[in-house]
Amino acid sequence: MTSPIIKTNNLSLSIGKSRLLKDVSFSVGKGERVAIVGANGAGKTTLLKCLLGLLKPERGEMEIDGRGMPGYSRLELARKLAYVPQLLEASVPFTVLDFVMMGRYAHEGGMGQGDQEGLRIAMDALQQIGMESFARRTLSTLSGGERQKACIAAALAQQAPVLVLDEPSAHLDPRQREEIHHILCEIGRRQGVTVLAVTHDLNWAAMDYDRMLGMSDGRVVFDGTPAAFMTPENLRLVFGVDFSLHPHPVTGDPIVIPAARKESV
Ligand SMILES: Nc1ncnc2c1ncn2[C@@H]1O[C@H](COP(=O)(O)OP(=O)(O)OP(=O)(O)O)[C@@H](O)[C@H]1O
Repeated sequence: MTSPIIKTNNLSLSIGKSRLLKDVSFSVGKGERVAIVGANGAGKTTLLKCLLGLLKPERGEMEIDGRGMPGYSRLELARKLAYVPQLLEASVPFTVLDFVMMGRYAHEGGMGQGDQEGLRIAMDALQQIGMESFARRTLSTLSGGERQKACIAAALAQQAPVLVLDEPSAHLDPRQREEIHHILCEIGRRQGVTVLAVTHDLNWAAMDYDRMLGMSDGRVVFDGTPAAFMTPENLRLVFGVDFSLHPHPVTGDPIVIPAARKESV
């Protein structure tokens, strides 16, 4: 691994009587693409919220780019981590360009209604994801996939070294899903941006990411390469159910397919 840009040590968090995170320790190297996978309620979003400073762990340490948290102001943190939420509300009354310009707030302050340089960076970000022709459209007129891409553009305009994404392809059809995964993979590869994404798309994660973190019941129960992760034992450990794995017809890498129902065997 390259030198870590994110590092946690024994993070624990409880809310009320629920223990949401239990001694979570992991690192993400600069330029790495890491997928966090796990069943619903495993603690994936909670972990992201801790990294983003939205939740405060009761125990443990976190470092972003070599500096401990807390200790970052909100703007300083936004210059390190750009966050793409699961799905942006359609009713936000802005044009796509206005919205992407807001991604510049960490650099320009206020609402990011910035100078020519800010405008150039926002247009560049839209171009990178093939959305420049949408610049003047109102966000509420976009499809779910287009809105998701606008969110990624806003995060790119933030020019942070790390993209943190919470299920970037949730709610998308297979074509849009493929496109979003491809864009993220290319951004990581071409620009050296570190990508940390929660996803339920196991096959894409195994194909596009360098490493997988498997979470179950608030713990990291697997941390390793996709090749090491994709075994029936690990899938059962993380998801508690049986999957079938078969070689991809072109690459030969294992891909997950649903196990056959008993009545159809
Ligand atoms: N504010 C809260 N108070 C109490 N419990 C909470 C709170 N926030 C989250 N939880 C619980 O913590 C657990 C982990 O939630 P989290 O959203 O991190 O799961 P997740 O792995 O992201 O799940 P999903 O895949 O469904 O998005 C869940 O059981 C959830 O109900």
